[in-house]
Amino acid sequence: MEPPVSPRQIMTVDEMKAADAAAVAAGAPVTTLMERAGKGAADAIRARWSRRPVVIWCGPGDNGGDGYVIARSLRRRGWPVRVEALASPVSPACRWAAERWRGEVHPLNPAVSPAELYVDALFGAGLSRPLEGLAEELARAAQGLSSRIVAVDTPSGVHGDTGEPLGENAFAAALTVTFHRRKPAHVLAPGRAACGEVEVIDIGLSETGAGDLVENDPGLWSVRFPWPSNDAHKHARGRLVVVSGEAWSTGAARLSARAGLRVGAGVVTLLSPPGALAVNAAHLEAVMLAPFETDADLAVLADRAAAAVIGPAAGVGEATARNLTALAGTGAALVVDADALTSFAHAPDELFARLDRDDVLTPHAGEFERLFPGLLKASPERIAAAREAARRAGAIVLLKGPDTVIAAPDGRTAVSLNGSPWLATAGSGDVLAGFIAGLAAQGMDSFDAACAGAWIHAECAAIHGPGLIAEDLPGLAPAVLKRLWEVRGQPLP
Ligand SMILES: NC(=O)C1=CN([C@@H]2O[C@H](COP(=O)(O)OP(=O)(O)OC[C@H]3O[C@@H](n4cnc5c(N)ncnc54)[C@H](OP(=O)(O)O)[C@@H]3O)[C@@H](O)[C@H]2O)[C@@H](O)CC1
Ligand SMILES: [K+]
Repeated sequence: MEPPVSPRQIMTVDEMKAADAAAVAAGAPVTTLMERAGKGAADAIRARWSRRPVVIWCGPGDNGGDGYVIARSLRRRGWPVRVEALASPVSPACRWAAERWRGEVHPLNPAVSPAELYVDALFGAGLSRPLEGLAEELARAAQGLSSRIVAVDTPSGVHGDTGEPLGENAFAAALTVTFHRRKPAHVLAPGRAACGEVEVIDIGLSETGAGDLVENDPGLWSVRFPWPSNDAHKHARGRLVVVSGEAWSTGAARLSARAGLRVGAGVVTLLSPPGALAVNAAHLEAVMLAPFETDADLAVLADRAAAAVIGPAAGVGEATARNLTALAGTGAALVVDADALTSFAHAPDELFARLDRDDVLTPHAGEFERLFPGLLKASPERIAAAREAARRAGAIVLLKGPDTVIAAPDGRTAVSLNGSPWLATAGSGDVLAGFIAGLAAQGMDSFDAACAGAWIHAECAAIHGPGLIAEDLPGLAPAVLKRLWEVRGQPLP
């Protein structure tokens, strides 16, 4: 039986327009879609707020049309509704919806009329120029009000494909209701913060397939999670090796190793320079330890490993570059992090030449800039940057951030929605590298492993909350794994 889960697509503005046009061509009138959109939005509002005075700001296009439907729907439920219009309706569907609103229509009050709740139905995700005139004045005046604003589709003035404000002033909301699928603005910073909570409303468009750009949640990878079989033994659950730094910088690699073990790798070995053996030995239990002196030793020790982590506090320089080269010659899937990334800052192409398509680079924005100079700045947003980076590297690129983007060279791309501010702490990236490598060691496809590792990592942080340090993260993984195990193949509750 097919489990009832599937990856959730993120649609660009153009893809959404095409889906919309296809629905209309197939016989669904725009007004029917608008009616569903507005009713769904009104239901989402009523599910969160009790009846109270509400002002609805309507624009001249179909976003405004949704506003008139919301107004009608809320008034029918007894809400005191005041409609304010930026301009007369321009689009036919907006005109249709405005005609069906039997109440008064007031001019937009840029000083913000008194109310307890506001609905921003001025412009949607397709807006292509900055807010101007009264809309811009209102956006400025409404700056402190976001906890009482519901945005329709996107907060007006935010670019649907980038999440960036189009001009100096844009709206922000406590709740954003959008239709059919999330758009990049709902998942990428800073748009995601401007949206507040996002609810996606089904307006009856036909299934558009998963596409290449999806939300990173268990629907994407849970059916391929590498759970142990009943007759599993430790060697069948995957061997992981992690390269330790010198004696004064060994903790980071131990965090990775512990994380790899926690996420299920059967045998995890820390490969340590001789000078760091004693300190590593003093801090390890289930993780094993083996010494290496040269890159040739490393290649032999990693020969039977399914995955390897190199980078956490490994030291920046020639030695780490040589060690990476040795590991790249084995069959192990590499997770390349931190110092191993920076060791190739002078010659990124040398790194890329050594990588396979199942290797994973895990840069934060600073490391990304070292390997792909100028790419982030030249890209419209982080999705495009990560995709181009994966293409250049010929490997999976996980660009860390509150909106972690994971891109594979074949175009598959996922954006994490569960990013947590508590992860902004030393060593948290080392644990992430270990989670990813631990999953890859068990045979999980590296893109799936990167997505699952990032998701589990963020869930661990959410469970712990304030006071989190990286040492806490591996110990929190069992609670997250247990939830995945209990609902394996089913959507998470
Ligand atoms: N997709 C779907 O399936 C469904 C979508 N629905 C809804 O449709 C919305 C998209 O509607 P939309 O395309 O009419 O765009 P929208 O944002 O309302 O505004 C366009 C108008 O604004 C004008 N304009 C632009 N910039 C301006 C500016 N700075 N200052 C002043 N004016 C400006 C622009 O003029 P132009 O740029 O052409 O000169 C044009 O007249 C979408 O967000 C969703 O809510 C649902 O109803 C049902 C199903
Ligand atoms: K809006």
